[in-house]
Amino acid sequence: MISAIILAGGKGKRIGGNKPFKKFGDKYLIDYPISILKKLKIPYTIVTSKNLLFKYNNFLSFDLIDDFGPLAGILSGMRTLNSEWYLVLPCDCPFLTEDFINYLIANIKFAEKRGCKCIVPRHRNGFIEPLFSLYRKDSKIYLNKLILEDKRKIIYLIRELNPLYVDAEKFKNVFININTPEELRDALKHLIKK
Ligand SMILES: Nc1nc2c(ncn2[C@@H]2O[C@H](COP(=O)(O)OP(=O)(O)OP(=O)(O)O)[C@@H](O)[C@H]2O)c(=O)[nH]1
Ligand SMILES: [Mg+2]
Repeated sequence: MISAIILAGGKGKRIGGNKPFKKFGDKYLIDYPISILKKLKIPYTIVTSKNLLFKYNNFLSFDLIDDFGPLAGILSGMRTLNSEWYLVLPCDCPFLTEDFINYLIANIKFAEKRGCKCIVPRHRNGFIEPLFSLYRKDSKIYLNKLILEDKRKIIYLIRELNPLYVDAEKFKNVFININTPEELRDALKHLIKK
């Protein structure tokens, strides 16, 4: 019923390119979400615009449009895997946990009952985490529409989906993602402490 879409495209300009394959501890960044998904037996696809290292290529989908950003990546992933709900994740989430994913999944029944087509963590300050969220398969219609209109912000999608917001506060570290070499260094300190 659930599949995952790991977004691994984009330029990664701030970190100097090739973000999924930045070394983090003894693995690549992208290995972290992959290992959690494997443990939970959730099928996944990795979406990007070019070939990755050989061992990852079985799971690859390509961006329908180059450099459009996450919305095109999500739609590409939804076209690759058939599922009721899709877990969208970034490639740079080394502190992702099984508990967090199970928490999102536990909200599906309630979301279905209320006609919510996405489940999005929200922090106390109102900040939301759309790249750590669940999207129902009928999001595809809205994704197609937004892409045709060249509307790239993910908030446009969320507004169409009658979102169910869930509590992000108890999972704070899960949302640590890495945009710059400094953030990579800081996150490594955190990994060592763990
Ligand atoms: N498939 C796909 N993924 C993307 C695209 N743009 C960003 N992503 C992914 O979305 C997540 C969040 O993007 P950012 O952290 O801003 O990454 P980025 O855009 O490559 O980085 P900057 O160039 O520094 O802004 C990361 O996992 C990226 O790999 C895209 O066009 N296609
Ligand atoms: Mg970006």
